[in-house]
Amino acid sequence: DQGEVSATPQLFDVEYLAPVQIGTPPQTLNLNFDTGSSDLWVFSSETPQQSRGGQKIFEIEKSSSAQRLANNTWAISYGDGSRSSGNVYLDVVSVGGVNVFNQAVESATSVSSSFISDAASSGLLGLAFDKLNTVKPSKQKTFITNALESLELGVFTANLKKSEPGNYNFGFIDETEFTGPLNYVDVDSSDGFWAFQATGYSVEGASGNGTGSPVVPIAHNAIADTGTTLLLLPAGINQAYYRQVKGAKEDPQAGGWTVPCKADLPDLTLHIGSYKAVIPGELILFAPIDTDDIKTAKTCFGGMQSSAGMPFAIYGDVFFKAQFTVFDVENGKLAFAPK
Ligand SMILES: Cc1cc(CN)n(C)n1
Repeated sequence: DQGEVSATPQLFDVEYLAPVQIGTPPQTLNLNFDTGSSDLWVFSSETPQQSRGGQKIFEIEKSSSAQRLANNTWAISYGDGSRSSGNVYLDVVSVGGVNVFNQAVESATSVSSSFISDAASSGLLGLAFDKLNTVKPSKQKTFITNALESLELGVFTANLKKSEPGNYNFGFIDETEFTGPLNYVDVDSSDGFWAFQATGYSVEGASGNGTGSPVVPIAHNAIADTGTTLLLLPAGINQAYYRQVKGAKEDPQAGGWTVPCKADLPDLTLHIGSYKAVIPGELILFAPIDTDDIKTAKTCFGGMQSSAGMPFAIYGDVFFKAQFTVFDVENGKLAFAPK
């Protein structure tokens, strides 16, 4: 079996939503596919009215195949401080035609404010390792773990794009979505994340004059996390990069590094083993912060920010817009390629 779903960016690419069918008859909800967590949770008929902000909900009572997983609950909190919790059901879940029966569908009875105000997202679909699932007392498996035996190839891939729909594929690698060979790297899943070692970085001249800085070996542990918007890297990499951008500044009031929206940003190359992952400078120009109109805005938030204080760097959507990524569940590997 294999399947493909579109991944549609929300405003300023803050998140990417993909359609998921749940229950009988199928109810389609748009969920945030998150390789940094392992719970599939949804706004549902159990979510209090006061906690809804227009999201499409999973109507449990309308699914003839939903079964309550008695005496089990879930509660999750994310790196951005958001959190949710609730009850657990088992039901059929399909993604791009890949069906999983008896998938744990976690129904939210409580959600924090950033979820309430995000009308487009009906919840998350976790794609990290089962160890991180929060259901108690019986930990549940992710959609990809449950789907694995039915997949042609034990992989899923991420192909996100700037300001236009990309896609997630399950069970196959579409060679037309990337160029050149795939560069495989080892994964350490012992903490439940898609964690890997990056070895350094270099900053190319903005004018592409090939006078890239030498590789600076700021090695760092990183996770591949499609649920995080930005590229969060060691402070030293941020300093070395933004010091090359006229008008860039680290502004605590803005919450991090800002750049003039008209800046010509240099490319950032992240060295992963022998692989050089190039992040084009334009992807490091992120949302305007002084107005909502990027054409007149003067100051923009940087697409790369510091991971200081975090246990690892976080390669989020900015990275996946530049690099086609294979999450090889079967072999516990990641693979990257330019596109
Ligand atoms: C809701 C959500 C998901 C993630 C990434 N795992 N964050 C940072 N916030």
